[in-house]
Amino acid sequence: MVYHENDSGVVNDNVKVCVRARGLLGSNEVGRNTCLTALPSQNAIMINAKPDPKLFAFDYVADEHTTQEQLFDSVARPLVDSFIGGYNACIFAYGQTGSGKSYTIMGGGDVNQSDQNGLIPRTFQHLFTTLNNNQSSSINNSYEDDSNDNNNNEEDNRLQSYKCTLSFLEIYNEQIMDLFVDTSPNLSIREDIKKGIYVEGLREIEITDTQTAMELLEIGIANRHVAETAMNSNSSRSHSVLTINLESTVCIKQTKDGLTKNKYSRLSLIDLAGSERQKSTEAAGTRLKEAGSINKSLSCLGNVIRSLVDLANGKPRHVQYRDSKLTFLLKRAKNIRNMAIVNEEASGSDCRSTVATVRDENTPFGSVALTFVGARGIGVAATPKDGAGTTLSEVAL
Ligand SMILES: Nc1ncnc2c1ncn2[C@@H]1O[C@H](COP(=O)(O)OP(=O)(O)OP(=O)(O)O)[C@@H](O)[C@H]1O
Repeated sequence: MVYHENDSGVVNDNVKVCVRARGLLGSNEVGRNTCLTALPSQNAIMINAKPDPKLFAFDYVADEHTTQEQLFDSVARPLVDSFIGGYNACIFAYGQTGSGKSYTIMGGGDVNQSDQNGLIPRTFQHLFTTLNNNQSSSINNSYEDDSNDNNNNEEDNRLQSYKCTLSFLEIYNEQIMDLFVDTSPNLSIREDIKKGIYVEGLREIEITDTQTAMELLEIGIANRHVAETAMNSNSSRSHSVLTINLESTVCIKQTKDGLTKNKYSRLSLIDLAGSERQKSTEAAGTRLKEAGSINKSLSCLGNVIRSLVDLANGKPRHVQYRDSKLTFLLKRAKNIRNMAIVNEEASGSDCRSTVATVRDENTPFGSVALTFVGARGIGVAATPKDGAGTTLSEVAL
């Protein structure tokens, strides 16, 4: 992902859509065929459609040979750096059930198998390595006398201190639950003129190192609703939203008593529950009710994205954020613009990220779409190489 930052701290081009296609899973998927070919070198996906295959371009395409580390380095690392620099950001994983969303966001197998770690553990690792290095180099280079003051008009931006907090919630059957609590009550979303959108009563735990963050992640994952379906033995039955809030104090003038400024930023990593066809998952009873909630909220998300895209294109639209908990929670700003601004105000009230993702459940089976959203950003998911204006959802499979 490439961020273009100009002198006034504005980042453009801040929505990226990436697709990861996994291979068939051995004995679990005997008799199934792949319906697409991932072409990482061209950042394209070829759908084996009849009569002619169709090629779709994305910002980044990963195939079954792409490692977890390569995926993080290519798509999430720049976003985490941007978050450390004071920008809000959001990463979604969207796709059909069993396509690899949780594998990509959380990781596979035991969390101690570090090569299998997904985006969240790698984000913790990179975040704390960077913050703690920046802070210690700042302390080691502290000003010993005022003779350095002759450069006091220059920006310094040394990290003096930071406060990082973590929250983790799930939306299960349209109820919001705190994943850090064993039996969470149903929490309410509130809207406040200063705080923006927030979840009342959600625990925010301060973290200063990767190990503590990983322990909390494990607690949260253990509390999440999962169940076996015909398409995934460990299927997420809820949307999970992990949010890291960062408040950093940086020195902006090269003087002993130099000026400081505070930056506030928020990074959300979201593992959406998979879209499902009842026939394929053989859902019944509780599973069927869950599937109904999942599909309904994903469809509301699609409607919100469509309205935001229309609005960005100058068409008057009412955005139905309140149609589902997921979209209401992700509502960030009324004035959506496709650019990002570093959050330096001390108020901390600017929740600027918004959402965008591939539009509906037609993401090809076996592929997961990740959407990366910077502050105030929205975007259209995919443009085919062979025709203008069509999104991935319009491909007939
Ligand atoms: N890139 C990959 N390489 C190897 N195995 C993978 C990959 N992606 C997914 N898998 C495996 O595929 C299975 C399904 O993946 P996962 O549970 O992440 O799907 P999901 O999209 O989160 O599904 P659901 O929406 O039902 O929760 C898991 O066993 C996972 O380990």
